[in-house]
Amino acid sequence: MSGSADAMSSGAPPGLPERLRDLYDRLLASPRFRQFATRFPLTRPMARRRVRALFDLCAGFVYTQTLLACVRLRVFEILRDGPVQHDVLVARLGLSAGAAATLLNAAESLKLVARRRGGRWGLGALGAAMVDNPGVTAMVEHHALVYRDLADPVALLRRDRGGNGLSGYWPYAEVERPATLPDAQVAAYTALMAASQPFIAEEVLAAYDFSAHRCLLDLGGGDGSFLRAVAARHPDLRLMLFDLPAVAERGRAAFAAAGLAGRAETFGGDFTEGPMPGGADIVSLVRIVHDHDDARALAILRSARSALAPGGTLLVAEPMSGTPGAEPITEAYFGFYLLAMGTGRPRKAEELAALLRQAGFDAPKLMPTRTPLLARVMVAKAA
Ligand SMILES: C[S@@+](CC[C@H](N)C(=O)[O-])C[C@H]1O[C@@H](n2cnc3c(N)ncnc32)[C@H](O)[C@@H]1O
Repeated sequence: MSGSADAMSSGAPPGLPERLRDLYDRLLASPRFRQFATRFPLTRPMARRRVRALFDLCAGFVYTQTLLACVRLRVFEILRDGPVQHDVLVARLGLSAGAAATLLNAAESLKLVARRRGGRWGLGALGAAMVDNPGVTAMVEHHALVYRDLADPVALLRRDRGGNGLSGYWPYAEVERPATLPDAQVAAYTALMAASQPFIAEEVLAAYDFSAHRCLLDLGGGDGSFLRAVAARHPDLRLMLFDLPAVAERGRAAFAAAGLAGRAETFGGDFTEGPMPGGADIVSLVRIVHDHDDARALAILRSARSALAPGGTLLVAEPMSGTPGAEPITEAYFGFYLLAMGTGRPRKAEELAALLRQAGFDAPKLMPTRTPLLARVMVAKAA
């Protein structure tokens, strides 16, 4: 049970702050108070902010679909080399003048595009961040599938886990013997993970210095994108990749294509069962543990422990619940995403640390990360 749920069910009589909070909630729930708040000059700015925030909650899907339309119509690619005349842009979008105006006005309001002098359109601040960013572009497309699963959120909350579009997309979440999955069933998610990996690798490399290590074993390492990013910074580090056999095979081909075949070994298997390859002095689990319920997460961590000698290092990188400022990302986004996927949950750093200790690791420690919204980094030592 989460900490806040604990507090809610403690049965202790509410203190003064809690009673004031109740009063405030009752006021906000009163239509008369809300009308007063919008009329009274001192409360008006706050009332407006709240109306705007609530409207954004209602309209979020429309904002998302505006972005999807821009991605599908290649708006950011068209504008990447500089502003384009309105008529030229409309022609390249292949839309009627009216539809193009709807899209461009919407995209402008969301900072995806911006009006420039002389009747031209350029990139907006957020649109500029979409350029040469295949990870976000791939995620935007992927979300078409996510939102199909979320179309009836109450049904999703009520049903047994699994059996959705997303659990089919991540088949290891629901099949009994994931190690038998063929290439056709791992190709799409492996490509998505590779596309979105550069940002995560940057975060991990900024948070942790691998230079003291000889050999890094990446468990569930996909096609080896993370290992290749680390290898580029640490030319003497040996690399080992462990993933499901079909995924590991993709890794082997990618290492060969990158000229790293002599430095990287790949292993196919099931990381909940072992045996694990030996010889690494650091094991990484990047976007892995949160994908699994506690029993499987513990089995994976025990496998990681079995791959290390005492004193070896474990590095876990993933989004964590309770990250200040990231609550909607971890609780709402990852919470519902993993529910639809059928396994796992975002864990608080303390919950993850407790699992690590149970699996035979000491001194779990959160490393400071530059952008903790999407991934935080925890390291621990094999006991
Ligand atoms: C969410 S992806 C993360 C991939 C990679 N670490 C990254 O961050 O890009 C989870 C990975 O775990 C692998 N995986 C899932 N179940 C597994 C199992 N039982 N044994 C080995 N690998 C598994 C998947 O094939 C996939 O590559």
